[in-house]
Amino acid sequence: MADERDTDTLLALVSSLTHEQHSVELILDALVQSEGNPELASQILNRGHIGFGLHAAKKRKRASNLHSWLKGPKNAKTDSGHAPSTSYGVASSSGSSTKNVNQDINLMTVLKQPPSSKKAAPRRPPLTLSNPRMVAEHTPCTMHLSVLPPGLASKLFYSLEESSRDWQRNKWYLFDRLVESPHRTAFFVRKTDGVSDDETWHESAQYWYNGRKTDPPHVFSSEMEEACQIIERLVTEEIRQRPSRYPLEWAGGDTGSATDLLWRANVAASNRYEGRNESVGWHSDHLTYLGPYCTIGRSYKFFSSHTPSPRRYVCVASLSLGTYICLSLIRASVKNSVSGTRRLFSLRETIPSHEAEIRSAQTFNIPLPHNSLVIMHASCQERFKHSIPPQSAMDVYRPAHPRFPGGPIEPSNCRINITFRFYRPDFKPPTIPLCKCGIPTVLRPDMKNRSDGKKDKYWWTCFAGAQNDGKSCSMWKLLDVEAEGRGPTVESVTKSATSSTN
Ligand SMILES: O=C(O)CCC(=O)C(=O)O
Ligand SMILES: [Fe+2]
Repeated sequence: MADERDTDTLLALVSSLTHEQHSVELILDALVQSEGNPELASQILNRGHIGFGLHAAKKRKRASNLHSWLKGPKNAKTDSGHAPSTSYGVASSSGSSTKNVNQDINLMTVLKQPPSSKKAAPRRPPLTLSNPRMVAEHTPCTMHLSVLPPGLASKLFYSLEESSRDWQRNKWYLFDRLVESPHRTAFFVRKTDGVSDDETWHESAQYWYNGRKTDPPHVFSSEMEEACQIIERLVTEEIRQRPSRYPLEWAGGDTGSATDLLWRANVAASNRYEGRNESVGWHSDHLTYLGPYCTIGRSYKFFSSHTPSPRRYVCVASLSLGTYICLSLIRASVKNSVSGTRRLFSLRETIPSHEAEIRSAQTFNIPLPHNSLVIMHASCQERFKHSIPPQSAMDVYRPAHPRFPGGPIEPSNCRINITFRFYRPDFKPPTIPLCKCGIPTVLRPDMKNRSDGKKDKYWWTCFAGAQNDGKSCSMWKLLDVEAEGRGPTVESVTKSATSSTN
């Protein structure tokens, strides 16, 4: 459920147009040199003419476009510090077939932050969060190992590995070109909506992805259902230990009992990655059907004396099966955007000035073995971006069990990821505003890292451009939870509980 206009889109597009395989850095160099024009970038790479002569650099006009944003100010000095936090979380990629290419200026020089009158926050090398304690310390995620019984994990891997061979690659328009995701994807719905026992809820639902109606979703298999129930219990236990909630979080689905599940899943998106180069670029998951989770900073203790009974939570739980890979996370910031309307080239983390003294820019890498789960808690989608970068090396996965009793163990270079999600009943597809193109909009957080918990904004924006030959109506509409009849939110429930006790 990535924002398909993120960096990987351009990389995939340029890659598809070049005769040879090039490293990420070289493709980005070419994109910078071509001022973001993928066709020109591919020609530069095909001709082997990449490089920034000073003369050429001087000649280029500075404008409010991709190039000027990436290039930064004329006089920016080379940063000779640490390995950079690139979009792919790896400082350099090996196996490039372009060793002879002249690289006058390293891309990382180009990506340097604009100078600031304030002292710049130091950049730190990527940090590997190698155990659950470190993950919880540095990110709004928790990591859990060996979550399913081993037999069930193997069974689920085998069944999805087989069915995923036919899954589609998402396709969307970038400028006027149709591009394809560097992985295969499928969407699943559960029999019920996770709130009531209504089994018809998804029949009426219209699922849209990248501005188009998707094929009818698959229904959870029995293995998926079994895994989902285990994961719901695990997420509930985890949530009980962190009851702080944000004002804009959903507070519906009154469980009626303190022992009931605090999180249910009703849909799942699954990806298949084959080999070490299949990937997902930097993105935050669309909030269109998940709704906003948080305001940044101050959080409310929801289990207070004013709380009538526990309500459900919304988060994303991501199960990994098969080959071992790294998930990368980086803090999002509005300064990563080009012009504020498109999230292209989110390559670097910009530390908000009010936080500059307390932290530094950093990519976090979380190694995810077979049968591990990452829970992205409330605020993760608003404050962080995540990606599965191409891996510099990959071990073949050797399942613990054979596919069939008595059969051989079949090594695999495939990874299957299942993100279990809760689509909120107050954000059902028929309630999503349409843009002027007549296509359901997409909900995006403002990502300004504001911290007073009140100013956070979410926007309904046109998403037709991804499917409509790259043309969109550029609609923007502020989400107004109350006026749109959505909720209840933690804030509204807390308010009414407080007023009824006064
Ligand atoms: O494969 C993964 O672990 C992450 C996939 C992802 O971020 C997504 O589907 O939105
Ligand atoms: Fe994602």
